Amino acid sequence: EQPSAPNPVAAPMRSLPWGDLNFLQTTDTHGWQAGHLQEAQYSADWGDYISFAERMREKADTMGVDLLLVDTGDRIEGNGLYDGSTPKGEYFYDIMKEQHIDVICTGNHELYQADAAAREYDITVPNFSGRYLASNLDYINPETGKPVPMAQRYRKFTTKNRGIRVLAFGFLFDFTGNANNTVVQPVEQTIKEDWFQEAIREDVDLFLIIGHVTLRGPEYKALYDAIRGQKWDTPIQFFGGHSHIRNYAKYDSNAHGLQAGRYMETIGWMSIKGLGGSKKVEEESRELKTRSTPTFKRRYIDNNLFGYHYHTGLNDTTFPTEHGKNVSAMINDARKELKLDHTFGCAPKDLWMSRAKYPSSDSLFSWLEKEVLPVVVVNEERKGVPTLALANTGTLRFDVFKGAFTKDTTFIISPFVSKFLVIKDVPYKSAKGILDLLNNGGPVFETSDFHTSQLAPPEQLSVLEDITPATLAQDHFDAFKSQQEQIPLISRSEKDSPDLIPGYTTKDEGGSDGDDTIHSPITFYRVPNCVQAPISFPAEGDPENVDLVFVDFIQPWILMALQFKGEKYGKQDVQSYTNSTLTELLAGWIKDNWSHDC
Ligand SMILES: O=c1ccn([C@@H]2O[C@H](COP(=O)(O)O)[C@@H](O)[C@H]2O)c(=O)[nH]1
Ligand SMILES: [Zn+2]
Ligand SMILES: [Zn+2]
Repeated sequence: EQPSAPNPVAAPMRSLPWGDLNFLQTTDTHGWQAGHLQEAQYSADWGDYISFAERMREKADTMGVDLLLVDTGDRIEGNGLYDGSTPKGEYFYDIMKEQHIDVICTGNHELYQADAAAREYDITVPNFSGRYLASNLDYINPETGKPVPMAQRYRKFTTKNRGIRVLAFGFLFDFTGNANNTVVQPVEQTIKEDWFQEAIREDVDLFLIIGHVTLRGPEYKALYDAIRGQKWDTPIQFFGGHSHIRNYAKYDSNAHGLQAGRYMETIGWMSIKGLGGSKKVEEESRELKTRSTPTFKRRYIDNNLFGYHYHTGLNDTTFPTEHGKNVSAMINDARKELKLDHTFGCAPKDLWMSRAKYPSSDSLFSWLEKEVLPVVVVNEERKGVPTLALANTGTLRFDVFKGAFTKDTTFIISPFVSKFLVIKDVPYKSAKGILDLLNNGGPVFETSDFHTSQLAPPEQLSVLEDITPATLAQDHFDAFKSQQEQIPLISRSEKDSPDLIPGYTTKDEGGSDGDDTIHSPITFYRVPNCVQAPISFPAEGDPENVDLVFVDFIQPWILMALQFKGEKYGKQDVQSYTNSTLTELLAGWIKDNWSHDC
């Protein structure tokens, strides 16, 4: 039997404000289409979301307004439903395509691995044909070796009910860590291209910019400036992603942006009232013409059935559609086929990414550093050699909950195919300072220095540009934390709001009324970029040299840090250390150490 999340419980709600044009947004779902099986408030699955969208479309039709769905990428990597098969995504793509998404684009995760990028081009783009947009992304045709657009650059369409003329684009941030079968053109370059400049001169009622781009990043600034340079007051709706937060931006009174969190926890809701459109009824048109600017409103919907029922005014019997139910069944079947509930062991307690202090006994990263790395970082040929093992905290993607640790859990916390690499016999006097450099910034890790520093060899710069220390780990945390109240858990649960369920308490440029469900806040703590475990160190004194072992993803920073320390190591000095991926090593550790039944 499938373990299922407890039923979502009643909570104080805010309703959804409707406009002429309304949107539902998903972003950074990272394979969580089965919903959260251990967290009731995020327990709706992709089938439930399909029912929700279908019921909301019915509502929109009844009201004579429009509803569009958007998805802004990072659909893959992060959950057994995608990562648990070989090749990856065996069931995932068929499930994903069942939702009718009107505008969809690519995230960086679709591009890290060449095989994933190929599947995106061969499967997802045709699945969403005409609706998949790739304004700054090319795919290298494997037969000709030549770049072709990943998908069409933009889309112009008129909405069904209101006749609103929409010009839509789909962007990816200026990502440089992609596999070599794709080419990402920096947004700042794309906006200079003739096709883009011609497109933004079109007479439309709304520019719709979706992207795997943070709302306040330089890419959307450039796009905003470019459009406003041509059209000073045409409404613009941005949808963003990538930093995994709920967020809202007001660029001007006619240009707003929404970002709908991560991992199927959040469905974004956006409504615009007062947009031009050819099918308005006479009276409304008169009323709307007197309104100086459209009004934009947003909500962050907690992804659960309680909320879906509340927002549709339906119930257990009337809410689900046949289509939605079938997709939920597809998900359950896929999970069974993939054996995602197969249990490797039992986690003795919760381990938190940022809900516990680091270092502490409840920190996931303390567990990685103190318990896991010293055991799994092993190479028979280098047995007994003093070793420093480093991993970026971003390599672990989610908390571990007390209880069954399943095949699914391994991919939820560690989805990447990363392996450990080594630079042998590095002088300890240099190696011992690497962690501090990675965590504390300093000259080599300041963003501006990545582009100009004499320290960085040119061939590495292109790799490093995207992966600044911000994206290495802290950007998601900083952005998230800045929106959340910092009240210790104890005072929240015992004093301030005893009846509320802990959850998102978002503060954004729209204020603090964005969440559809009123929660009590959760406390978050800062975590470092990287953690490190010393292994086989002498009982007394420092070793002369150490093997510097690290997760492959952070190779560029390791080399940079070594250069900063005055060491002349390059790519040629890096060798393979483990044959297994970190995910496989973690699964092995769980079997060996937590193998008891729950
Ligand atoms: O192989 C990998 C790939 C990524 N990471 C980490 O993920 C973030 C990017 O994740 P988003 O979902 O796009 O925000 C990257 O900065 C790394 O921290 C990794 O560790 N290994
Ligand atoms: Zn993401
Ligand atoms: Zn991303």
